[in-house]
Amino acid sequence: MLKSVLEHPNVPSPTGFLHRYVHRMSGKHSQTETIQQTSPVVFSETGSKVKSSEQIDANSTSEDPVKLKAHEHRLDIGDEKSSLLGYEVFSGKLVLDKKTKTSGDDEQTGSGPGNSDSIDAKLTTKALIWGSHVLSLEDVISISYGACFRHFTVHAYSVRRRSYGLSCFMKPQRSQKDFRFVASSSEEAIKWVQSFADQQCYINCLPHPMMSSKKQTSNLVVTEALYDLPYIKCKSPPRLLVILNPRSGHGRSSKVFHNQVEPIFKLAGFKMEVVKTKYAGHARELVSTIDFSTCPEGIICVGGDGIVNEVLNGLLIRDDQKEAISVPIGIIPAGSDNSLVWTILGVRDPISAAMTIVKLISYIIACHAFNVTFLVQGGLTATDVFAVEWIQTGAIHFGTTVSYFGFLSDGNLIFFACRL
Ligand SMILES: Nc1ncnc2c1ncn2[C@@H]1O[C@H](COP(=O)(O)OP(=O)(O)OP(=O)(O)O)[C@@H](O)[C@H]1O
Repeated sequence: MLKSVLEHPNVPSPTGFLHRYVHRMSGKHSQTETIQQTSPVVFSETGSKVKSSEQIDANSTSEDPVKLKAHEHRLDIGDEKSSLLGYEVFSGKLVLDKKTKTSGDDEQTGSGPGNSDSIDAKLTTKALIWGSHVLSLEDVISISYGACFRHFTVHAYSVRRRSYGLSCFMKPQRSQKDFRFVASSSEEAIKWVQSFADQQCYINCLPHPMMSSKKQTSNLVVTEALYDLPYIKCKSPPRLLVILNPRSGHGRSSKVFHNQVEPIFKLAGFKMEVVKTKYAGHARELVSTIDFSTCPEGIICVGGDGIVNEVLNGLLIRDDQKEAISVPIGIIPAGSDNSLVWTILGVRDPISAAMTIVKLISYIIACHAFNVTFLVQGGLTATDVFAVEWIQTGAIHFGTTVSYFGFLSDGNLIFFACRL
């Protein structure tokens, strides 16, 4: 019955889906362009600058055609390589520290892993590469760095490799992995950490643990000075409102959020206000009056399609509707029906959705079209919204996918469908 209604010729064609798809694709392109534009400097293995492709082009015009051909060939290979691993932004020697916990003592005494353990490593615009390992920056949540130390920790959620053949049909599973690296000096460690910050990775700058053991009075000034670390410029912690429907997914949504999603958001430095809805309509009410300055980076919905719809309606009934629709909405699928998140985000599992949000918070830009802005893979997407007005009451209900109104008549369920 449902299928036949949707396929009925009087039901509007699903242009909205195509529209969203086009936006998603264009978002991906714009992000790629941004990354390439912000990385114009190319460093060699030794850290010295090498010629950019434009420079090579300019110099080669005066050379003979054979040499010119060789240059062209080299450029092609370079471009191919850079599209796979990105442009190199920093390189040096690192030691992968397999110890899970260390005190600050090795830093003070100069002991710790010997030079024989060090390996060539480089950070590119797309990955951290050491030895034969490649860690995609897409999988990196943040970096923890203890002030003045030689070590830093890369927090990642990598896709677990499956050894058997049918892996392409299975849901990708991500798990947390921390990589603790030791640089050759604290100055070099700072350069590594700053390079990660330049690639939009969040940096957790931890105060020096030696300081916390000192007296409170003297501690304050020194710790603050170290905590601010003037030489590491990184983005400030994003502030978000999380609206969680505790009834979603047959009551499993709180567990999903606290066990799987919250640790990722915390690692990414998110400052969150988590509101658990108390009744149907609570999220709508809350969003219709919320002060956006308390959650400038957006609103995250945890639950199913119903809670997203409430947030959407809360935004659209506001007097400042124009400002309201530019507030990005993130979705964590934790309901029994998560069709919207699959349609616009392209992921189904909460961890992948959380990772996407973490990555995108870095690229948030204001969007002032008459569309609602969703956080999707590769950028923001503007999504069409429809409105259904109830003639008797004048109430307006907004939706993004489909709205049904039905009644039972002689045992048949009759639907009126409104669909983008
Ligand atoms: N605290 C609450 N108690 C009861 N209902 C709520 C509460 N918070 C939100 N709701 C309502 O629950 C409805 C369903 O929520 P949601 O879509 O997030 O979860 P779901 O598991 O996919 O739900 P369902 O399978 O029942 O559609 C929403 O339309 C919302 O209005």
